[in-house]
Amino acid sequence: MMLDGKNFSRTPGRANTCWTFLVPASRRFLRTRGLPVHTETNTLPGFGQSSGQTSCRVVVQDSLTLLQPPSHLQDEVHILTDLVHQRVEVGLHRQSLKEHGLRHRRREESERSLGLLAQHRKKGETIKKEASSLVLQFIQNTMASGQMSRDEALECTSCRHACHVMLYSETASQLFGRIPIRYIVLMQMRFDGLLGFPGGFVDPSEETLEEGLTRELLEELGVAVPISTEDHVESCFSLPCSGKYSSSSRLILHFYVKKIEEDQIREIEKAAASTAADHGLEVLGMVRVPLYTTKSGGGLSSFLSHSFIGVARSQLINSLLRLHLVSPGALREALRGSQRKHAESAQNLQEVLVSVCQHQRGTSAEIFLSPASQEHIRYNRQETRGDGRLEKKKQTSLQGNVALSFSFAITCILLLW
Ligand SMILES: O=c1[nH]cnc2c1ncn2[C@H]1C[C@H](O)[C@@H](COP(=O)(O)OP(=O)(O)O)O1
Repeated sequence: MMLDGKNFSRTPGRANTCWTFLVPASRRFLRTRGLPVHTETNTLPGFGQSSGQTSCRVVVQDSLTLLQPPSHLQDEVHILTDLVHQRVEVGLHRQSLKEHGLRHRRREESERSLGLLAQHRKKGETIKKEASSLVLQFIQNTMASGQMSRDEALECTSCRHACHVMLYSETASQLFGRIPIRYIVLMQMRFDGLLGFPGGFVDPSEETLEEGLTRELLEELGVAVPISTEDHVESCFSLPCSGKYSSSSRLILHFYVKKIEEDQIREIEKAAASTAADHGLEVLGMVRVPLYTTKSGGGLSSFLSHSFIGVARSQLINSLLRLHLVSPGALREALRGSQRKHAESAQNLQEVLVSVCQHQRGTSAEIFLSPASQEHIRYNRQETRGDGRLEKKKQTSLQGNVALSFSFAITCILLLW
């Protein structure tokens, strides 16, 4: 995304300014993401934390009607963001910052707006950075991750496709004979140490998405659980880690949910650990998601604090909400607990790594340490290495001196001779 500082502006003279990002998008782009021709967000959460600005919203509008922005936006300067084909460019819509400021000054005949304008210009850089990351976040969360239908997804022949499924069942079991487990939700520990759903890449030119997913399930679970189009929940673009889109790397993720019987879950778990081709290779083991919360706050919150592949955590959370497997309140609490646990485990990791590095100085583990700890270790190592070098230097110079004296003595004897 490019946000041009020169063109970055806001409406001056307002105490409670709202930055508006006008995002033109093609009708098809909006339709495939289930967005109406004109979508307006409320204030983006988190905006203004570093710049002190009050609010920021994103208006997504069909590019055909873009030249006539909605009347309630007429007075504002907008950031024009081009999202068509996943490309984001920003330019100035309508007036330049200066023109806008002057117009505003004439209208209000106030020095105040000029003062504010200067102030805003100064803040421009911070705002630019903050806003660009927020708009990108917005795009990732609400547009790029916005749904498209299965058929529309398949229209993208240059895209790669991957399908995953959440298998779940009801259960009457109780943990410790008193905590109702209610549902069994299956996930897996992947070869890369991340949690994810069973599934994988599918080539729609060779098989249907569902056939491909069933094939993947046979490999990973040892059971060819039949998946149908009725189990399809959503298809969406996956954002590469870099946050940048490129047509060649576009991946569409298709997500399915299927309710099965508890007996089938048990059968899958057995097969996954015995007959599945991928067991111990691409799949390290099946795991059940704890949906309850224990007295000490364990359960779902601890589970959610683990590391997940791609959007698997959101897929899990959205499914739990949509299927009413966990109440929104309980989920919110679990996520808050999860964030706390995340911070605690980061601290714990730091401590463990420090102790490991103290035992094995010079191991690569130190790269994960905080800059302070890294500095400490580097310092110690340099000292050790430095002493060694000094010793060697001393030895070398001693040897040199002996050799020099010896050759001097020989020369003198020869001369005397
Ligand atoms: O559970 C998942 N949810 C969303 N995306 C996922 C999940 N698991 C993997 N992925 C992503 C990661 C990759 O970009 C693709 C395909 O990965 P994978 O399942 O590992 O594919 P193969 O088994 O190697 O075919 O989906």
